[in-house]
This record gives sequence, C-alpha cells and structure tokens, in this order.
Amino acid sequence: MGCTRGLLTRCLCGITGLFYPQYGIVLDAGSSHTNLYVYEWPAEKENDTGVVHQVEVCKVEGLGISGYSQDTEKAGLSLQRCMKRAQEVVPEHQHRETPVYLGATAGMRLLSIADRVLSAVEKTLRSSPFNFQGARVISGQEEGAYGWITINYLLGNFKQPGWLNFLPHLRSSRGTSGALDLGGASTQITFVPDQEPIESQENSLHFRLYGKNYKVYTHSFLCYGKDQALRLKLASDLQASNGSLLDPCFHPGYLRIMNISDLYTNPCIANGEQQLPFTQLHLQGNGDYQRCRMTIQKIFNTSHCPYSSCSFNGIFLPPLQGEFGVSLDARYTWREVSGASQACDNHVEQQASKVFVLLQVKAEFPKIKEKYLSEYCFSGTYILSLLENGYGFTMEKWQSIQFLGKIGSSDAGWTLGYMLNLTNMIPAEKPPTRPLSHASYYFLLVLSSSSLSL
Ligand SMILES: Nc1nc2c(ncn2[C@@H]2O[C@H](COP(=O)(O)OP(=O)(O)OP(=O)(O)O)[C@@H](O)[C@H]2O)c(=O)[nH]1
Ligand SMILES: [Ca+2]
Repeated sequence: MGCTRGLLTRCLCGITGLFYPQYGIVLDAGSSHTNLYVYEWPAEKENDTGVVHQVEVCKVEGLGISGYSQDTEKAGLSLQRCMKRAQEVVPEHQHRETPVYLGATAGMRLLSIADRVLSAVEKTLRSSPFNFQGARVISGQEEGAYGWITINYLLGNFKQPGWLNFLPHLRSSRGTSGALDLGGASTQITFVPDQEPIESQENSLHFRLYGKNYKVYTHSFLCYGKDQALRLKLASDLQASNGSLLDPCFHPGYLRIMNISDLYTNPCIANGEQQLPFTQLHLQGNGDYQRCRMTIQKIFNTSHCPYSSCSFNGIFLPPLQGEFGVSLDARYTWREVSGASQACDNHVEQQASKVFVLLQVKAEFPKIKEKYLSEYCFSGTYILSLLENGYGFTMEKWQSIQFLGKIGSSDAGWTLGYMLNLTNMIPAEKPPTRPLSHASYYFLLVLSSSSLSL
C-alpha cells in the first residue's frame, strides 16, 4: 500500500508510520571502491543516541567511481546492482520517503573532472525510487569529523552518565574515543586533545552534541592512504634508480613492470617525470622489513614544524590523548600489521616464517586477491610507519589503539555520522525526557479521541 493516495490513507499512514522503522541510505564512494549502507531506526526514537544501526552493506563491484574518469557513464551503471539490493531491503511502501546520500572521498578530491563523474552517478541515483538528497565530494575535515561522530555515537559516548554503555574499555577519561581512518587515498586522525586551544584553526572543530561541547582536533592527509602512499614511495625511490628497483617492501620473487607515466597520473606526485631517462619501472621484490621502514620513512617530511608539535609535512598534531578506534576492515588490517615484519623478511633463517605467514593468510582469507597478498609486506609496514613515525604512537600508546571494523552491526566509518548530521538526528541539546514515546502518545491520542466521539 502506498502512502500518497487518498486523505484517509495518508492519515492512517501518518499514524501507523510512527510504528514503522525508518531507513536511510548512504553510498561511500571511496578511492578504491564504493559501499552502499542501509541504516534503520525506530521512528519514535530518532533523537536518542545509539538507535540507528546498519542493516545492510552492499559492496559495489569494480572500481571506485574516480576510476571511471575515462568512461563516466560506467560510474553510474556500476551502482545499479547495489541500488537494487537496497530496494529489496527497504520495504516498498517506504522507498519514496527514504533519503539517499552519496559522499565521495579522496579519489574524487584528486580528480580534476570530478563533476562529470558526479553527474553520471546522480543520474543513476535519481532514477531510483528513493528520495535522492545529493551526491558530493566531502572534504577531508568532514570525513574526519563524521568518522569521529560515528565511532562515539556507536560506542554510546554521547550518552549522559548512567545510561547503558557497552564497550566501556574504549571510553577515554574525557568520555570520547579518537578516530583513525586509513583509506586508499587519504588518512584521517581525529580526537579531543588535552591541550587547548588547538594551535591551527584548520585542524579545529567545535561541536555541541546532546547538551555537551566538544573541541576536536582533526587532520586528513591527502595522498597518504595506502595506495597513494605506495606511489609516493615508488616515486621517491625512482629518483635514485636507473629504472630497476630492488624493493624491500615486496617479498622476494615479486616482479612488476609499471609505466612511469601511470605512476605520474595524479596530483600526489607533482614533479620529476620529465627528468627521468626511462619510461618503465622494473620492480623486483627484495623483502626486508627494516629497510622497507626506512624507505617509507622518506615520504614523511619531519624537517620543519611551525607549531609546538607536528605529525609530518609541517602539520600540527597535539599530544595524543585517550583511546583510538581504527575504522577499517579490522580482520585483514590487524593481520597485515601483526604479520608485517615476517611477511617482508628474506633473511635465510626467516624465509620459512615469511612463507608461513603468507600461506597462513591465504588459509585465513581464501578469497584474498593476489593484489592484496602481493602488497602485504608494504601495507602492514606502511600502517605501522604511519602510526608510529607519522603520528607518534609509541609502544605504550599502542595499547590505546583498537582495530574496530564493526561496532555492533555497524561499520565504524564516516557514513553513519554523515547521515545522522544530514537528517538532523544528532541534536545540539539533550532531548527532553518524554514520559511516553511519540508513538505511544499519538496512539493514546487517537484512542481517546475515538472514545470521545462515541
Ligand atoms: N589487504 C587488503 N586490503 C584491502 C582489502 N579491501 C580493500 N583493501 C585496501 O585497503 C585500502 C583502504 O581501503 P578503503 O578503506 O576501502 O579505502 P577507500 O575508502 O576506497 O579510500 P579513501 O577514499 O581514501 O577513503 C585500499 O588500498 C584498498 O585497496 C582487503 O580485503 N585486503
Ligand atoms: Ca574510505
């Protein structure tokens, strides 16, 4: 039954609608791939904390939308299967009222023709039965902020003391958890620092949520997601090579030939191509964990800092404070980080353990793609370098990092925070306590008015 026909039907739907769960859809158009999320919440509790939860994630097949810059139509078409899936998950009579948002991140920030790709994507989203609310490239600051909101909303950290609070070990002394997001093209760090004021204006955010003020530090490093960081590293190593590279960040036996022009096709690597006397890079794995860390270290410039403390590239970073949640697929990332040194090493006595680690990984993740397996040494070592050398997580600070992935049924990425904000579901002030829920109130109202008219 649709809710738009006659007046009587509309009234009935208005009343019964209070009892239906509500839905919202967000597409996370990342640099490496797109995910579609469907969220659900009870209509009468939308301003409470922790009530919105993920009921579906659909992984779009193929490239991230920024990968279709040569054939933008395909960016839109690639989303169709997941949009169909969303139509199955959300009950049909609620399609028209269910908002759909698409947020694109670092891959699209790097693309000069992002608008053309967005237009193609909009065409697909507009043709769906849902209430399309817009497709846009979100800023790195927003990505950090919404990631922080998601984690703390899901952990129940915005609840007033005394409310139910699960996972208490992730609550910092200040009541919130920091958020680390490691993407393919950018990486974000967001937390409430002890030190005030935040020295750099562009890293400073102010929120008032549920009646409490939060001063939050955030920074997004464009080009320091895993895929772009590998390009930065290769471009840096190339300068001192003759076109052949023995790379300690790939396991022995690994061979790859890359066109230099492909390496230089984005703004992360701005200079150098024309000065190189060769057109191809011949890369040969020569796994060595310590040397890999040294080559990665070169992409973090720590030579200058105009503030009291910095992470790298002259970017302000206050002292790390509290617990941190890492929002990504925790299963593979944690495995990469913990297996990094063994996965890289080629010392004779460690050959066995290297092979062992990669075999173990294959057994644990039978569907793991060759690309991920081949980049295992680099990926794990890069994440360790970023956290330890880039952000300064020392041995004891490591204890404060949790590889989250999911909290309850919901992924811990920025999308939930984005939707909560756009649908006004996180109020600045704590909602007044209602003796009855909206639904029960209207239900009683309808009951009493019908008794009166008898
Ligand atoms: N090892 C491994 N890596 C993966 C897997 N799935 C994705 N990745 C890689 O992990 C990195 C981060 O992936 P995402 O967090 O999805 O990045 P993204 O959202 O596409 O990129 P951003 O736009 O920068 O946020 C990318 O380099 C992916 O290629 C996997 O199953 N195993
Ligand atoms: Ca991402």
